[in-house]
Amino acid sequence: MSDTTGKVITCTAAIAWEAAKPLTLETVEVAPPKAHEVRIKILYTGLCHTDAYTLSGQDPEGLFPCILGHEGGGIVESIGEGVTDVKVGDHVIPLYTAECKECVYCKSGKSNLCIKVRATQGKGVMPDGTSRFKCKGKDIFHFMGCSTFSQYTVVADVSVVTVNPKAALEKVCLLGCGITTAWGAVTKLPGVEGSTVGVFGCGCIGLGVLNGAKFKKAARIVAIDTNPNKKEWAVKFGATEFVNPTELPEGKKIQDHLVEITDGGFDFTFDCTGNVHVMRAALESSHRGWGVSTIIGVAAAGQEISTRPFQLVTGRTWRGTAFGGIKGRTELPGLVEDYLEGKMKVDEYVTHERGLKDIVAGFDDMHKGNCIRCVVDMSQV
Ligand SMILES: NC(=O)C1=CN([C@@H]2O[C@H](COP(=O)(O)OP(=O)(O)OC[C@H]3O[C@@H](n4cnc5c(N)ncnc54)[C@H](OP(=O)(O)O)[C@@H]3O)[C@@H](O)[C@H]2O)C=CC1
Ligand SMILES: N[C@@H](CCC(=O)N[C@@H](CSC=O)C(=O)NCC(=O)O)C(=O)O
Ligand SMILES: [Zn+2]
Ligand SMILES: [Zn+2]
Repeated sequence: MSDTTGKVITCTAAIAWEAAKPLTLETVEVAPPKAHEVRIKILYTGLCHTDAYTLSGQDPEGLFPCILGHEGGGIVESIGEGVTDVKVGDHVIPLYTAECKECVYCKSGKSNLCIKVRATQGKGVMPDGTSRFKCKGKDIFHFMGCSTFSQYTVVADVSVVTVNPKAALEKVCLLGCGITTAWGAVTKLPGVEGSTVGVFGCGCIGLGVLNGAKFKKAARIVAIDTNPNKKEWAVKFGATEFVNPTELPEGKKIQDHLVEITDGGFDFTFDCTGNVHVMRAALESSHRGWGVSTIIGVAAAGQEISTRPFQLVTGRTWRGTAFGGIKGRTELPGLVEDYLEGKMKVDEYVTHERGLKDIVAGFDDMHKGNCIRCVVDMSQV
């Protein structure tokens, strides 16, 4: 038991007061965890494009004021009644995709989209319908069930997993979203060994897919990105070729080019951009008869995908994935072991490091072509 157990903790958090305004550092009060809740001292958090997306006001589920952040690593400070799977002092990763192990999704064996806390999570509150955060006397909304941009946060017990303390939290915090999403999206697909894979977009997500495809021994792995500087990154993470769509002859569609160079299309393609036109190109460059195209990117509110239905009639499959299909409490500890055993890259994604006091600059970093992931040290205020 720590000496803060059962007490309100006063600490610093980055608050999103309203859409499209920079985060501001504030003193917040974090209430103790209620039954089946866990209070975590967040040590590090990655910045994900989805945080920026919600801050922009484009996310239909965006609520303000809130504490964003969902790619964190920390240590359990205290637990509420009935919590059995984590204990004080554990190194943990909050999970924006919960795993209750009891709901119809968890029991289906077909999906990681646990439903237990999803409705309240989307409303920015804990499962009992209230917030654990207060600032200037106002309740502050939670975000994605994680709110890792606070030095202390409270999450549901189904939304957190203990990981091996040998893994540096300043690195494996990134397994809270980007890397895990990408890795799961490709490694969970049957048939990748010996196949051809096309990856659109070489940010953290695309690089993770490239790395996973290489791990699964895909035969040909083509990275597609409009930023020429991404070629070197793509090759480092496993691409066997790089194609820059801006270098094609005028009027030539990227999907037509890719179908030509792959003799009919890829076995597997992945959208890692969030651009609906790229999603279409990814589908249409998958192979007639059996190509499987996976959407990972998050498109802005109001955007829709389109293609000729004939593309599907002729045997292509269009699918998507959240958190890479990974069941966090069951599978994330194993991914941390894979990292420790050198099977999966993690350190290599960290291009920028900032203190919490500079989190706004970290958001600026994210929009630069040379940033794969920025990790924020929550102790630096
Ligand atoms: N489904 C899920 O569970 C998750 C989804 N996401 C989403 O995944 C997406 C990707 O994230 P992340 O990797 O961090 O993003 P990045 O912005 O870092 O990477 C995207 C890459 O795609 C490039 N790009 C832009 N336009 C094109 C184009 N027309 N053709 C090919 N490449 C292009 C970008 O180049 P440039 O930099 O020059 O623009 C950049 O290199 C985001 O939408 C994010 O919200 C993230 C986590 C989980
Ligand atoms: N809230 C948005 C959609 C945002 C979204 O698609 N989130 C992804 C994770 S992106 C991580 O960085 C996701 O897992 N979605 C599934 C879910 O249940 O949230 C909207 O309402 O459109
Ligand atoms: Zn994310
Ligand atoms: Zn469940």
